[in-house]
Amino acid sequence: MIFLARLANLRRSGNKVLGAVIKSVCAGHHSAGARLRVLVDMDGVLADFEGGFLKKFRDTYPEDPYIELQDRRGFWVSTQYGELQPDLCEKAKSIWESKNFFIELEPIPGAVEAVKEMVNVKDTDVFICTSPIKKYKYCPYEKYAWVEKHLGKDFLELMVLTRDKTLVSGNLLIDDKPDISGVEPCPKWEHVLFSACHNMHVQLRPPKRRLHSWDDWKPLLDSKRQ
Ligand SMILES: O=c1ccn([C@@H]2O[C@H](COP(=O)(O)O)[C@@H](O)[C@H]2O)c(=O)[nH]1
Ligand SMILES: [Mg+2]
Repeated sequence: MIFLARLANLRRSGNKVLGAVIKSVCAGHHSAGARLRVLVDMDGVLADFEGGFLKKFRDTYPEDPYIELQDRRGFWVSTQYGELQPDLCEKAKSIWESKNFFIELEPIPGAVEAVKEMVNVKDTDVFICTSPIKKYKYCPYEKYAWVEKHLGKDFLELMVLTRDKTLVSGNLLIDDKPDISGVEPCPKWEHVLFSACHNMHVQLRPPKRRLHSWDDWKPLLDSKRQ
C-alpha cells in the first residue's frame, strides 16, 4: 500500500514517464474466470454530445462563428469556443444547460445495439458511468430519460452518475475523455479512449488504447478476458 501511495505521489508530481509506468501497473487487470465489469460513458460514447451541441449552437446563435466537428480539439467545447471568441464560452455552456439538450441527443452509431448485446454476454456486468453538469435542473433527469428511451427501463438499474469516475470500480472504462482523474490515484479500470472528433489527434502513450467505434467492442472485451 505504501508503495502504491508513493507511486501515486510521483504520478501527481507530473513525471510523465513514471506516470505512464504507474498507469500500466494500476490499469484494471482482470483475472481469468472472473466476471468482467465494463463501465460505459454516455456523452460522446452512447449519446452524440458534439453533434447535438453543434446543431443547437448554430440554431440558437446563427450570427456567431462556430467550429466544424473536424476542427474540434480538446475535450472542453467551452474552452475552444472561448478561444474563438470570448463570449462564446458562456454561449456554448448555455446550450447544454438548456431544457431538452441531453434528452434530444442522437445515439452514437452502433452504441445502442452494442450495449444491448453487451449486457447479455456471459460473465459480463455493464454499467453506464456518466458525469452530470453542476447546473442540475435538467441534465440528470434527462440522462435517465435518454437511457430509458433508447435502451429501456431495465438499464436504469445500471446508471452511475458521478463527477469522479476514479471512485467507480470496474475492469474497463470506455470513455471519450483523454485524461480521467479524481481522488483515487490508482483507479481499478483500464481506460480505453473512445474515438471522438475532439480526441482524434491525441497521441496515446502505450499501453493506452482506443476503441475506434462500436464495431470493435467484442474483441476489446475478449482481450480483457485473456
Ligand atoms: O465543454 C464542455 C464539454 C462537456 N461538458 C460536460 O462534461 C460532461 C462530460 O461527461 P462525460 O461523462 O465525461 O462524458 C457532460 O456532462 C458535459 O455536459 C462540459 O461541462 N463542458
Ligand atoms: Mg464522455
